[in-house]
Amino acid sequence: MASRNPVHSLPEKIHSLLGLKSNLTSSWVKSVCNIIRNQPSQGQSTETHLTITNFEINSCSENCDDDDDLSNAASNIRDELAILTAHINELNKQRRQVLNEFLDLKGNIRVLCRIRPITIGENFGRFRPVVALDSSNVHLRLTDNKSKSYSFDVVFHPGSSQDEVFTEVEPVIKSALDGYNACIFAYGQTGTGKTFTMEGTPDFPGVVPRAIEALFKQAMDSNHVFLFSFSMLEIYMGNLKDLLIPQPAKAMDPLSPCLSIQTDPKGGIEIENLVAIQVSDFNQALKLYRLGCRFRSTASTNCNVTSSRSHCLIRISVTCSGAPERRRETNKVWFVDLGGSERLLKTKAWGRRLEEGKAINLSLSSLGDVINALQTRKGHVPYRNSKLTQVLKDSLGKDSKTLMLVHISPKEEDLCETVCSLNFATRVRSVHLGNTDSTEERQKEVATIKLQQKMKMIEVERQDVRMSIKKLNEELEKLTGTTQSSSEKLDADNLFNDLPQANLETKRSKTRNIAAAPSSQVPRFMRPTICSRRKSGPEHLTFEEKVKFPARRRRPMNHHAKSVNFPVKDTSENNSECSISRNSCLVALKMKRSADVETEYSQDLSECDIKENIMLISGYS
Ligand SMILES: Nc1ncnc2c1ncn2[C@@H]1O[C@H](COP(=O)(O)OP(=O)(O)OP(=O)(O)O)[C@@H](O)[C@H]1O
Repeated sequence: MASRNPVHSLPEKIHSLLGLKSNLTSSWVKSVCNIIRNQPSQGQSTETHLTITNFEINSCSENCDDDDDLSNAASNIRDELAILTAHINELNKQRRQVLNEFLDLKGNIRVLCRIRPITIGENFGRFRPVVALDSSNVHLRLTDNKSKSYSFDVVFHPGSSQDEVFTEVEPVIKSALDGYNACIFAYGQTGTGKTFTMEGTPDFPGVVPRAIEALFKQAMDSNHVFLFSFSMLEIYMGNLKDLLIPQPAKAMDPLSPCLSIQTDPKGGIEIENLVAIQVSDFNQALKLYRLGCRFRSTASTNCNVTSSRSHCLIRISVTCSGAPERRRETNKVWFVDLGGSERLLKTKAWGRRLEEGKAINLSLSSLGDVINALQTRKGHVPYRNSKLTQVLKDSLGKDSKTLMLVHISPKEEDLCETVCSLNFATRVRSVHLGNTDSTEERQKEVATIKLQQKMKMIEVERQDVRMSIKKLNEELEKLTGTTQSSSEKLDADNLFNDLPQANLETKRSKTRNIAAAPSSQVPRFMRPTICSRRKSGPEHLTFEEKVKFPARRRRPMNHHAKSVNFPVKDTSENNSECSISRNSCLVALKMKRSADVETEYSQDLSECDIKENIMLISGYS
């Protein structure tokens, strides 16, 4: 629009615009100053024009300088952040390498031994037959003048705490996040404390709850987003039973179907129809674990009032896409509370209890054979001899981390069983104390200590770098008044290690973001199908899809419809499609992809919800 007074209008306009400079960038202000400077005087005295422009330029350059300082400071911080992020990634890599070297040195199969304390009212017997010599040797007094010693990776004396036990388990959990299959199992005579070690009590939580918590915590600590799914089953008298599905309460109720084991072309093991529930935080996983524990088969025997009559297996599947440094995209961690080995003469079991005991002993001996074949590198490994070894096949081999916790009783009357258990554990470890005093063993020990020290140093440095990244991110936020880019933010998220709850919240929002992200930004397998979008409502469909699939009149929401939204079976290794196809009489459910599952699971699930949904899925509604 033409100006009525061209002489005054331009500086005035520019002046008024400069008044808005808080919203303008420094480069914009600079170029405006240049325009003013180059503006030819039109009938105005040169002096006046210069006064105006000089005023503008001066005030402008002051502001420009401020803005320049700000943007310089911000870009310096960004540069520093980039360097620190690269450094922390390098430290993560080093940590992984050291951990692997450490575990390799210790052997892919590590054996720890725990001695149960004497409980009130119990006696050791004539003499104290079991003595923990030091942190890796157990001494057995067989008779007055005969004794035997055994050596293990670690020996826990009767006073050892649950915390001490978990410290030794933790490296395996770290490996699980690096994509390795892992298997942690408790072995031993009935009543020696396997369930106490694995499950623990509310006051003294055991390995499983601690490990799950550590998995979630360490996942927070990483730059990647992990998906976890939880399954629980028991092997009872040679049959696999899903522990997340309530067992029939009455004798007349139909038996829940037994699960079958499938091997995929790559040798991976999958259990057909096993319920796998995606969990997005520790509390959800814990609820499911407690639920599963309630359905375990236990009974009172001569040796233990709450004796486990089966092998209980907990599986956590870990999926992380876009992390090539991980061993595999989806891996699993097994926690196994084995049934107690028992001398049937001693337990005086008969009928069903006798059969249970026999089944447990048989599969334990198969497990021993498998581990022995693995240790001696025999060509044929007899996995097929029991359901237990079939299930654990891909988590017991050379490419996985195995930890066995052998439990023994301190009592004289249990000496026979103690010798059996220690012999079995020694067979697993393939090292007997008599042969271990070699230079090679000592060198190994020194190397292990060095690696542990290196690991500590890396951890300390990681903490320092993380703190620096956090501070820089805060400064940057103050300077720019905006939040950081996603990669910087991920690093900042790592810093809340000491605040588990805050961590979980952050993680939840991370996973929610994935679900909420536009389809093109998430991997293909995580995007919802047309079908799932239709189920979520017409607003989730594209225009073409709405035309192609016009809205149908829906039946009122009943329980079965509700159960469609429940994330369940993970039928494929890459987690791409979750479905349930139990058998024809049950609700046939199809689909639900990870993204949908995440959204639904970010809601708080009550135990009732879980139970109800599982019942619906399994047809017990
Ligand atoms: N380290 C320990 N500290 C305190 N109590 C323990 C410890 N180990 C075991 N116990 C107690 O001993 C009893 C038997 O333990 P638990 O049921 O864990 O044995 P188990 O090996 O799992 O037996 P089973 O094979 O028959 O199931 C329990 O009452 C348990 O609380």
